[in-house]
Amino acid sequence: MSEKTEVVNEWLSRWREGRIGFHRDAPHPALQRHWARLGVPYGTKVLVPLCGKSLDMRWLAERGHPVLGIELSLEAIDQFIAEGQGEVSRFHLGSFDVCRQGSIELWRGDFFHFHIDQAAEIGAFYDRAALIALPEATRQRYAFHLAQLLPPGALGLLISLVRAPGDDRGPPYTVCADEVRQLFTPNFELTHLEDSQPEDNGWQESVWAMVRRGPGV
Ligand SMILES: C[S@@+](CC[C@H](N)C(=O)[O-])C[C@H]1O[C@@H](n2cnc3c(N)ncnc32)[C@H](O)[C@@H]1O
Repeated sequence: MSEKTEVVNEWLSRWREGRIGFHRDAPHPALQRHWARLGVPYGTKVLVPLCGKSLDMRWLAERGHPVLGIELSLEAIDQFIAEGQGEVSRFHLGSFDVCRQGSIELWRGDFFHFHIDQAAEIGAFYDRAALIALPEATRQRYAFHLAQLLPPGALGLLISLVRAPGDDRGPPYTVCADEVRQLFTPNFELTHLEDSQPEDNGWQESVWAMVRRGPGV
């Protein structure tokens, strides 16, 4: 079995077995604290890579943002839909099964297979526990792929994580400030917004505002 298939299978079995300690029962406080200051215009569609069944997507939708989440696990998507309200439509686009409820679309498939042509209306992004879910070797690819999907001027919020020194298992992986800068600076302007108080286990989140660079930006 290839390493990639193993990683995919591990995520799918985490969802099947309910090993989803990363899931929060409420919108992330840093999203609530910082989203408004980014100035993302009302109605701008927000890309949420590796979205799980995050309630952050509902929070964004409630603030007038159509949301496009991308997630490997059908279990995650079905749970999100079951916990929501409203009619559901399902269709197929490229290699993705898409499920739409209200202004939220969940695309089931591999983020790295999501193509620029499918990203036409996206104008912002939100990454909580996406970058840090990926092993080091894949993070460069993630940063590059994300940049390809966003138009110049697109705004985004990134929440990264540093684990206690010596605690380097993952996921989630430690992605320190230097690595965030090294990964994203080629294509984004970055502003470090805050570091959270370290949790009891020594984990500490860092929050970044980002703007996709490009002509005229
Ligand atoms: C750590 S969880 C974070 C989920 C969500 N962002 C949250 O805050 O709850 C990472 C998620 O990414 C999904 N995932 C991992 N690799 C992926 C990929 N290549 N494409 C799409 N989803 C992926 C996993 O199934 C898992 O639900």
